[in-house]
Amino acid sequence: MKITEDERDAVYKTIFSRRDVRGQFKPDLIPDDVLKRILTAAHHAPSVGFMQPWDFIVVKNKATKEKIKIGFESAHAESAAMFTDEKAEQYRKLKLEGILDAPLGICVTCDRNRNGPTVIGRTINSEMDLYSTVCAVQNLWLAARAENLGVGWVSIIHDSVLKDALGIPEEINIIAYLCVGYVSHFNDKPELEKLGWLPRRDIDAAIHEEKWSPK
Ligand SMILES: Cc1cc2c(cc1C)N(C[C@H](O)[C@H](O)[C@H](O)COP(=O)(O)O)c1[nH]c(=O)[nH]c(=O)c1N2
Repeated sequence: MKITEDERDAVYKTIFSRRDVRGQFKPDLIPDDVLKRILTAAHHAPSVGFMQPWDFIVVKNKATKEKIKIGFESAHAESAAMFTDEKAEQYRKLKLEGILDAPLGICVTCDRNRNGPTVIGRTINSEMDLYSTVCAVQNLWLAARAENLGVGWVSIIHDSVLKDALGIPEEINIIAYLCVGYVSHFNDKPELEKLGWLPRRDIDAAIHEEKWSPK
């Protein structure tokens, strides 16, 4: 099957216009078929040894989200203390989650023991199942963008809070907590770029010929 030029352009448009969304969520509910499509896109990510180690916990309950939000607030305060000087001041002003604003939370987990201990491709590098699950997150993020849904990744939270709120067993790894919903708009640039936290690196600084070189 060949991808047409229009289809190719749609893929790049989706990639370049995907954003991490924190403050632009609308309360509109996500239809079940749309949710199923983005989860199915995530489920079709590549995975080491075709392990498919992920699970997706769909969170709609307000009380559950409130528990998670409290966990975020505490981790956020803890994090703020790690920055110094003007960065600390700037950090405190950032909006870094949309837990209660987004109609949906999706917790993406990784079962590292799925299909037994010996996995093709994970024999030498044991973290490959974790990376596979991140591939699923990215598929979800892009599929959501194609559905005009915003996604925000919240990592400023302790695993123990999510495990407790969502009944996740000790042996299961948490990879991501995502806030998902329709948005008022997508920013044209990352918020951290817009606010002058960091600039986007030049692509040519990221590409190396033959050998790694400091740039
Ligand atoms: C693993 C991981 C973890 C986080 C993020 C991303 C990723 C990949 N990002 C989003 C991050 O800030 C954002 O992707 C970059 O600033 C680039 O912006 P765009 O995603 O291009 O809009 C993020 N954003 C946020 O507001 N709170 C958070 O806790 C996190 N955590």
